[in-house]
Amino acid sequence: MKRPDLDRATLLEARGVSRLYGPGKGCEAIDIRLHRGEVLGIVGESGSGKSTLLRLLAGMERPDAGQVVYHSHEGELDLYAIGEARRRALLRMEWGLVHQNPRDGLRLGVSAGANIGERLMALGERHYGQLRAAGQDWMGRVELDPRRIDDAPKTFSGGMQQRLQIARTLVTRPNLVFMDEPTGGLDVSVQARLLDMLRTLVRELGLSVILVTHDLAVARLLAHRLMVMRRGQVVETGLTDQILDDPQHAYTQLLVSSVLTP
Ligand SMILES: Nc1ncnc2c1ncn2[C@@H]1O[C@H](COP(=O)(O)OP(=O)(O)OP(=O)(O)O)[C@@H](O)[C@H]1O
Repeated sequence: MKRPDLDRATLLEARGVSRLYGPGKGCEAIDIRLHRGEVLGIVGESGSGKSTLLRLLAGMERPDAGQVVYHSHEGELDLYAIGEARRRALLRMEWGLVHQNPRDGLRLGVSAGANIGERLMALGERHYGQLRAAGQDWMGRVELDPRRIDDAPKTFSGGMQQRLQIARTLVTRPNLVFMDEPTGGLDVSVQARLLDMLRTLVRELGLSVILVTHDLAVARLLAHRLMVMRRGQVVETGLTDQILDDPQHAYTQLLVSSVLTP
């Protein structure tokens, strides 16, 4: 995806963040800079530390060392210096998180419309008609039948649940979105359609995204820039096309060739 160069302000930064569970397990001395309107893909094989890094960046796990800095409209916020309540509020009000498993991001027993409306209510929207209209609008945007607004997500297929989770996350227009393997665990054909939809939404809304994936095809389609991780460290970083078409590091070459060679 072509990178928007209009607004290059930094949104999120990691400065030397580490969280090690054992040698090479977790992540070590990671520096990141995410610009507004940019999708940064974190790729690497299973166990390379991608999810650990995502948890540190999203305020879910405190690093052993280093800082995560969010450039909010109020100025720079050091994520782990601001206190638990404020951090949680950020995730609820300004950020969004798409889990690999939609069951981790949805309330399965309440209606689809309530799942979408809930995050809007957290922002202060109380008008029933508007909550319902937003629910229908967003179901349409993620290509779910708006007539199913009163159905519980437990009656939806896995792919539909993932669409609903995306609607629930994006309805509040978050400044920053974290996605952990958003198309993982789905059938290939379902994945392809979902990916297409995500790509459209990312472009239309100009989303700023940290995307974790082991799937280089997903990274190619969604990410402007990539960071390749191996054993808790970053081995290579650069524009997506550059990394995938002309990988410099031996590990990235292996990763790319193992996917692209039939
Ligand atoms: N809470 C934890 N306690 C102990 N070890 C952990 C913990 N979380 C992760 N690890 C270990 O850290 C390493 C990195 O795990 P992580 O889940 O970040 O990798 P990943 O690249 O996201 O892999 P996957 O794609 O399989 O989720 C693994 O060896 C894992 O076993």
